[in-house]
Amino acid sequence: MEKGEAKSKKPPRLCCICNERRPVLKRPKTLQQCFYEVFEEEIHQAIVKNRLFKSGERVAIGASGGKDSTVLAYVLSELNRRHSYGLDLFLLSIDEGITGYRDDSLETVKRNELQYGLPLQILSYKEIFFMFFVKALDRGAALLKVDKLVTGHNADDIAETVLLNILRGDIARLSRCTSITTGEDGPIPRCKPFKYTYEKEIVIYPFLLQNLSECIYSPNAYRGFAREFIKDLERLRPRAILDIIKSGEDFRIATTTKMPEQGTCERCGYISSQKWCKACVLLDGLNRGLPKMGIGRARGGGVNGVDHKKETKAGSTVKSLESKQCGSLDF
Ligand SMILES: Nc1ncnc2c1ncn2[C@@H]1O[C@H](COP(=O)(O)OP(=O)(O)OP(=O)(O)O)[C@@H](O)[C@H]1O
Repeated sequence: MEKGEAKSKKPPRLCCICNERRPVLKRPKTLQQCFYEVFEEEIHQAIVKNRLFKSGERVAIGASGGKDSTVLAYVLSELNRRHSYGLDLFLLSIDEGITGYRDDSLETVKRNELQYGLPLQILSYKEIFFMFFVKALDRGAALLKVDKLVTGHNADDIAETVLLNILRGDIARLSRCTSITTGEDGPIPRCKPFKYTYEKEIVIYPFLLQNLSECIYSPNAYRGFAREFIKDLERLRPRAILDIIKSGEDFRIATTTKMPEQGTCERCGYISSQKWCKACVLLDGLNRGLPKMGIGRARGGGVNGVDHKKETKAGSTVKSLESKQCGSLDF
């Protein structure tokens, strides 16, 4: 038999799960598989194994109109139906009022409302009266009396955050950032059903990539660097993303390490590790005509642009307003 003949007779490789169909793609986690089924099943397993929800819960899906939360809304509503989770799901969108970005993505969210049959609530910053997105989402969820909030943070996002927290030496956040559910002791727990889901698989997953907008204000230089680094690592070793999450999960923090105490903001009563929460610091700055207050480090050695010894208008001494820069958000 000729060499070329033997080659052409080689049977095509079949999916390693069903062993019947041709594989859709080669995945980083395993070899070739029936992608759609496996993708959804893995998310279902993450939900079940981590007991993310209880039947009857009212769950808000943080819907930005971007790829992650669009896929999350679709997959979660499918799984809720298929596996009878008994969840009362709805889409929650925060409109930051960014012309050309948020109005475009709100159109996507409005389409999702119709396509997936999920009710939509849009809250604007004005309604919530806070300029700080992460808290706007939490507070919006509280306003709508939900039991849980789910977001589309994926494995790549979490690996980036692990790396950033290591680079910053932020042990407190490092120990929290790998949890699939956070804020269980607060008013509204947050869940990340895509914790183990690769970003590139979310992109491949169907029904998306139409009219998705990239936030013009999202680039954060330091996080962007971590993102690029992770993508390079992934090219060399696809498992690197999950390995970084595992390292973050398995970190043991020395008992001698002093952790910041989680308290409540003296001004608004919201969770805060400082005397005033970041939103109140920003709001106070705006009211006093100091819009940069609360953002980064001030030149004069004060933190957040606040001279620690000075009295605020509200009359209280702002001694402990030290907090991280804007980019260092928990999720
Ligand atoms: N304006 C918003 N309203 C409601 N939820 C939001 C909003 N922006 C972000 N989120 C939630 O926070 C998650 C992470 O948001 P981030 O801005 O990091 O965007 P992302 O990783 O590109 O995700 P996406 O593709 O869903 O926009 C989103 O998946 C979504 O669940």
